[in-house]
Amino acid sequence: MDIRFFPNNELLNTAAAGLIAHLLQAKPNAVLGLATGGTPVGIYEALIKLYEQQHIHFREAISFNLDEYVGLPETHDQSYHAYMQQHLFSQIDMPETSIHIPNGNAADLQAECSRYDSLLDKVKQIDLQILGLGHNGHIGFNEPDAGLVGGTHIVELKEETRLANARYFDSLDQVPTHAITMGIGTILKAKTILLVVRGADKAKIVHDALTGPITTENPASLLQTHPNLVVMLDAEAGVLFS
Ligand SMILES: N[C@@H]1[C@@H](O)[C@H](O)[C@@H](COP(=O)(O)O)O[C@@H]1O
Repeated sequence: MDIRFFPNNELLNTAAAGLIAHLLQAKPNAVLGLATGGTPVGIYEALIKLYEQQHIHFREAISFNLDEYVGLPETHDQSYHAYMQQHLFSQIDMPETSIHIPNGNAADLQAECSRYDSLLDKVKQIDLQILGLGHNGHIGFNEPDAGLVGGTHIVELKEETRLANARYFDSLDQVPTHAITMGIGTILKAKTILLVVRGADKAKIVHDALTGPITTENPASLLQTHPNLVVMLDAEAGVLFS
């Protein structure tokens, strides 16, 4: 495990974007596992700058997003489809056909999970999976539970997750109750995982996840088993490691 600490968000964003750029320069057809939430926004901004400066391109790259809400129209400004368009895809040259995001509006959600898994199977392995961290240790939308699921599945969101994400909606009752998420098995199969955590409110959960017992009650703790995990923490999130 390679844990890196950053005194400010700008340096973290530059380092994370640099890691992704380095991969794309070495392997232009890399498979990227992408995350949403507040955490990666600055990384995508830094990545777009590298693209605009022509250090990288996305013409041959492929992407798979971790998750999507169930029941939000893709056009809803809080859908992860809309998020990805806004923060990354509208500003780079990745072909639309190379972009994959689970469809939370599929008529048959189980069939959608199977469809997403077969697309993931086709690429065999994600080269670099970017992850944020939920306050309860969730990664993607893999919530703490007595057991975890390997493949793409439908999950009922925990109250604390809905409360945390309510800041993006007008009210709590507008936050979807369910999501479709890539499973822990797919995440752990990635060649490299980049976990990014910011803020004092996540200092304890990230410290527990990386130094405490490996337990499905803290899904991020399973990342301890990954052979190639890079963790980037800002000063506030990393405070318990010193
Ligand atoms: N499903 C997403 C996760 O992929 C994200 O990593 C996490 C943290 O979000 P944020 O970065 O906004 O704190 O919660 C969301 O619910």
